[in-house]
Amino acid sequence: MTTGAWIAIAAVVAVLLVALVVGAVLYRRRQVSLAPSDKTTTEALGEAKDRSGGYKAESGFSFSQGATATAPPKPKPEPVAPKVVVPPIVEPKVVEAEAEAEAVEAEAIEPGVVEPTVAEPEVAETTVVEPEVAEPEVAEPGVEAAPAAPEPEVLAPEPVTEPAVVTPEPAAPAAAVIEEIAPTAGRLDRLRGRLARSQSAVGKSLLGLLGGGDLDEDSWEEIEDTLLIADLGSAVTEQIVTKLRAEIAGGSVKTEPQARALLRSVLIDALHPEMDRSIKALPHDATPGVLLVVGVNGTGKTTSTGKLARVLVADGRRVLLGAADTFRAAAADQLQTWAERVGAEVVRGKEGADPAAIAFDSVSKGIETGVDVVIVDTAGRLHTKTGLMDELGKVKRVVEKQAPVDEVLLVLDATIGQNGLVQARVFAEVVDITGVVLTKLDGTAKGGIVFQVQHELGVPVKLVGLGEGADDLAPFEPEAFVDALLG
Ligand SMILES: Nc1nc2c(ncn2[C@@H]2O[C@H](COP(=O)(O)OP(=O)(O)OP(=O)(O)O)[C@@H](O)[C@H]2O)c(=O)[nH]1
Repeated sequence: MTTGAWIAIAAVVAVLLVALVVGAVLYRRRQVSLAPSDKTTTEALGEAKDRSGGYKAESGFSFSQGATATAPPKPKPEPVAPKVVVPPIVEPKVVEAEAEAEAVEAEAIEPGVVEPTVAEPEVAETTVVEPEVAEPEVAEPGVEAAPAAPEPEVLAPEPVTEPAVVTPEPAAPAAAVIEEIAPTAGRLDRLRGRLARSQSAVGKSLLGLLGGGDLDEDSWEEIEDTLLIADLGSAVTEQIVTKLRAEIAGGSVKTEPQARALLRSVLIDALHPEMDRSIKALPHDATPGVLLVVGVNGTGKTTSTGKLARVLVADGRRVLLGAADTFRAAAADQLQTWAERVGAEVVRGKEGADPAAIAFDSVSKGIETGVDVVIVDTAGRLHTKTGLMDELGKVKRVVEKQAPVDEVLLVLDATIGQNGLVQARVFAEVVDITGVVLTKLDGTAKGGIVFQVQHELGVPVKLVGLGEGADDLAPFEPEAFVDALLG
């Protein structure tokens, strides 16, 4: 055959090949387009997700309304997140007077055991119309100066604690300082690497032991020790080991991937994925969602409050922060800075002011200005349990005179392991904790405290702190946590 003929044959073969490939591609494309893929469906669902209405987003934050409310969530005003218009500074003094009165009234009731019986006759005799409260220059045109009339509620307490002050919102030009907030969806995915770095040693060692063939008593002991060292606590460790032993004895695990799958499912189960981890932060009909943030100072309370405010603002919510941690003046400054960075309001007082008064003022200001959520950062001195009980109990009582407390978040520092649990127990005895924020999980391999805290308190870990950055707060998801653990 001539060269020309060979070339012709090669050309025909090439054309045939191209036609075959094109045909196959077209055929496959047509197949995909006929049946919408799972991915498409998921994306569509993602689009349709209401980012404020109590969704259960994968790796996103979930907000819901407190149980006390019956009405559906208030439709969001305008979802322009950071451009929150901070209301003008209004009559701080009179509001305070009320707050102080309330606070003192609550105080007068009795330290430990509460009974907010209002207007006891003797209270009325505190006729002194609060001296420094009646500062004439501050008296606002619209609001009457403190009435001389013997109105029991307004009668000022003598030991007037520092007045709460609604912070001057950043002056108009300073509004530009408001920061960009990192997207809240997929937060945990972005922080997963950080979580894995700190936690994966535990998982690796467990997988090594489980996947290593026959397990003798020594191996089981090692598994137990690994879990205990990672701070899972004896009760949860026993529960996990018992389940693992039963499954392995049943002969269902023959390969390493099977061992991994078993470990994964047992660990996830132990984290109670069924618990409601949504943050009860959505407003009620007439009142904002109210969250109290409690915990020992230094655990990351203020930082977590600020981070949570950012998430809410990014979700289109109007937020007010109450700086009721008056133990350290810097704590209020710190909170104010967080608020200014996202354009939230702050109500604060001077160092040593009565935390309950600030909490009261925060909520009343929040109601007055129609914010969606008020987050009160409380003081957490663990001086004595009675002292703490008095302080937090009073804060809660005083707030509840105006709006239900939807969420009490306990902030725990993961790096302090068992001590965190001791703190958790004390706080749980003092207030009804509804959720835990576990901070500094990026700095410890002892993330096992998550298991223990949930087991002991019976409340879910809802949020985790994974760094000092403003957006290093993520929702806690058992599956993602265990995946990070197993590397
Ligand atoms: N690595 C890391 N550091 C954190 C995390 N959360 C908070 N911190 C740091 O922990 C320190 C204490 O945080 P604060 O928010 O001031 O703690 P606090 O409980 O409010 O304590 P006071 O300010 O004394 O009231 C700060 O340096 C924070 O940056 C976290 O998730 N990871």
